Amino acid sequence: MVHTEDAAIVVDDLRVRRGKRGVLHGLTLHIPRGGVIGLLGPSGCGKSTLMRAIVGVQIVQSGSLTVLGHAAGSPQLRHRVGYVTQAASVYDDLTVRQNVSYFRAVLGAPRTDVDRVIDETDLGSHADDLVGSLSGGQRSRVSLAGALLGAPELLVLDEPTVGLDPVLRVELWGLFHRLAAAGTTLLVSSHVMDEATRCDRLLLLRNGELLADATPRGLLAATDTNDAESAFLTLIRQKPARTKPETGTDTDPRPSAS
Ligand SMILES: Nc1ncnc2c1ncn2[C@@H]1O[C@H](COP(=O)(O)OP(=O)(O)OP(=O)(O)O)[C@@H](O)[C@H]1O
Repeated sequence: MVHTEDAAIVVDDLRVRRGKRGVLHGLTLHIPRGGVIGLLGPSGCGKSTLMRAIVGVQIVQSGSLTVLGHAAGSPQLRHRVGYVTQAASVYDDLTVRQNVSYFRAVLGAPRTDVDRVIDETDLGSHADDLVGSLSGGQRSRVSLAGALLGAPELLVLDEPTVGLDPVLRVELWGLFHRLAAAGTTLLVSSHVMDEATRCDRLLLLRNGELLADATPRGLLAATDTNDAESAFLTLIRQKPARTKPETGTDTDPRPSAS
């Protein structure tokens, strides 16, 4: 029985194909509200595909996705879910402030949000710079600033720390935890395993299947390891890969760590 009340995200037996390839093979998971949830796994395992399905921009083959009590992609979720893709969604020929102001107007968010999100993403000193003149990390923070407008209850962030230097990475994780402390649920993907320890909860994906749904501490204890990378390798050894990844006929994979 899947409970959708009070959950941020409920995924039930989700199957997704992209082109001729089966990408998600009967994924089932339940993410309560609040906290920073890390979605980790190797490149190509289906993290972005799952995120796209959660925000309602991915055609799904079967299964259900409930987000904040509504079917994923419902109009009711438009202002309640923020999404940042891996590629920054910004206008290079506008300044940081002009980009953020434009997205604010489209969303109908309060005018005071512009300064707030520029400040939260530490872009104040670049507010009047053209986005095309910024570094990759700064451009992706402009995208993040746009997603923070209107203070959405759920933030879905696809590899937000990629290309950032260690100082900015730590600052960004600080921001994620401040948002979580204020009640936001953040789903943050990464293929950098050492970011796992910064999350309140971890979802480990491999080949479109859930290998683990655990707290970092629970994961290390269940696998008797000291770091997320070793834990991941241990889980892979415990649970062999699917032999026919294209068919999508396997039964529901259950988490192997709690
Ligand atoms: N537009 C597309 N058309 C067809 N197949 C796709 C498309 N985009 C992704 N795929 C395939 O879907 C699978 C999952 O890709 P996805 O981008 O979800 O992985 P990921 O875990 O987010 O990877 P990364 O960490 O490299 O971003 C991969 O095998 C990929 O080749």
